[in-house]
Amino acid sequence: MTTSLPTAEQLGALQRAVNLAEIEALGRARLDQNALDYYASGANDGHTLRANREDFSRLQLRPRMLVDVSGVDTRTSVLGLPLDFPVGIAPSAFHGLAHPDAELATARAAAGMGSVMTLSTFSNTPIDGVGQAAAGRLWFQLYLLADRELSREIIAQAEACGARALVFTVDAPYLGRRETNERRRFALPPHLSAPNVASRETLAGVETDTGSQLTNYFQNLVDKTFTWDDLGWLRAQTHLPIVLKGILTAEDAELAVQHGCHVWVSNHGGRQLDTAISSIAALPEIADAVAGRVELYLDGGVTRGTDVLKALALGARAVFLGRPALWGLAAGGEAGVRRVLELLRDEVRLALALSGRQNLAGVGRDLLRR
Ligand SMILES: Cc1cc2nc3c(=O)[nH]c(=O)nc-3n(C[C@H](O)[C@H](O)[C@H](O)COP(=O)(O)O)c2cc1C
Ligand SMILES: O=C(O)C(=O)c1ccccc1
Repeated sequence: MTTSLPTAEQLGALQRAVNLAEIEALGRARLDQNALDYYASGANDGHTLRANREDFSRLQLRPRMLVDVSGVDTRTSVLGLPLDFPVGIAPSAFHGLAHPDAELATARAAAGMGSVMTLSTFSNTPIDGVGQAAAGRLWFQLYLLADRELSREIIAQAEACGARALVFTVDAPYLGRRETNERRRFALPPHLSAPNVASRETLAGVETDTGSQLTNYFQNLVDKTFTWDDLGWLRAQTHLPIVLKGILTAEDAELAVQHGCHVWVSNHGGRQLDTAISSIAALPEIADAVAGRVELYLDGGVTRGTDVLKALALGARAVFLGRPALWGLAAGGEAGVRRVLELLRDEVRLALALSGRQNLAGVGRDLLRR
């Protein structure tokens, strides 16, 4: 039921959607309770989940007038990869809960739109297939596993399959407690697996007496001992640039730079430490600390072109979409993710023009009211 194909009528509604909120409604309507709980949930009371959005809307823009905006240009690049507009797909586990084409659909949409997809370690589709679908527009998200040998194999595979960066998630030594998942005992349906990590070890064997199957599964696999001192080990495993995903303070951003890593500001979509600072509120001190020495990205709560510009104004080079891509995938597979990206691209272009900026280089802190 969860992963049926969208009907012609549903695909029609997708094409008529005028914003990401409408696509969210379409996507939600196509998911069963299990998948919906997993995608939508935040940790505990959901304060950080909401703050990610609310803190964007609190920021006010200072548009300039009488600028020639006949040829607005939204292009940029991330780690040398050209992007048609400054938006990529954040890593999320288990795209198979949304659509039978799973990560392949997401990758095709990102590639077709001149964007970039970050593939989760916990994808339902093996890396090599996604690498082909992404046509070079692929980053790989790493959860470092307690099994270092398996981690090495995964990194080597990602590199061999064309990933252009290794996005190392640092905010999840344990999973945050998503209480709806606990209450309803989230479980991965039997037809789905996580082939990058667990083709050998099926989810079925995971103890589910306490907590959700997912939490136990994750907790058994991930390395909880890893510190800054171990980054040298990771550095030695790959030639790829390393991006640390989940940084929320200037102190950690400084350490990231000292360790030769790029910085991805994120609170994991409000799914980890509840009441942690929103991503957009964390960004300014991090941008000041980084001071242009490495690339800086942000995710969390981005649903509007104006959100994208606000993040860029505060120092991000590009932003990434978590749930919005999943809602698009649920609503219409590749076409749904494509529609999300198209709408956001067009919103970025219009917001840029109405702000009196011709290109992204013109977006600085003066775009925002202090
Ligand atoms: C259902 C779901 C699964 C996720 N899985 C992962 C993951 O496997 N690895 C990871 O680094 N982040 C994961 N994230 C976090 C996202 O990469 C991203 O930080 C977050 O969703 C951004 O917030 P947004 O959903 O408001 O756009 C996941 C998020 C969601 C909603
Ligand atoms: O749900 C998540 O946020 C997440 O990062 C994750 C990834 C893999 C397995 C379980 C949780």
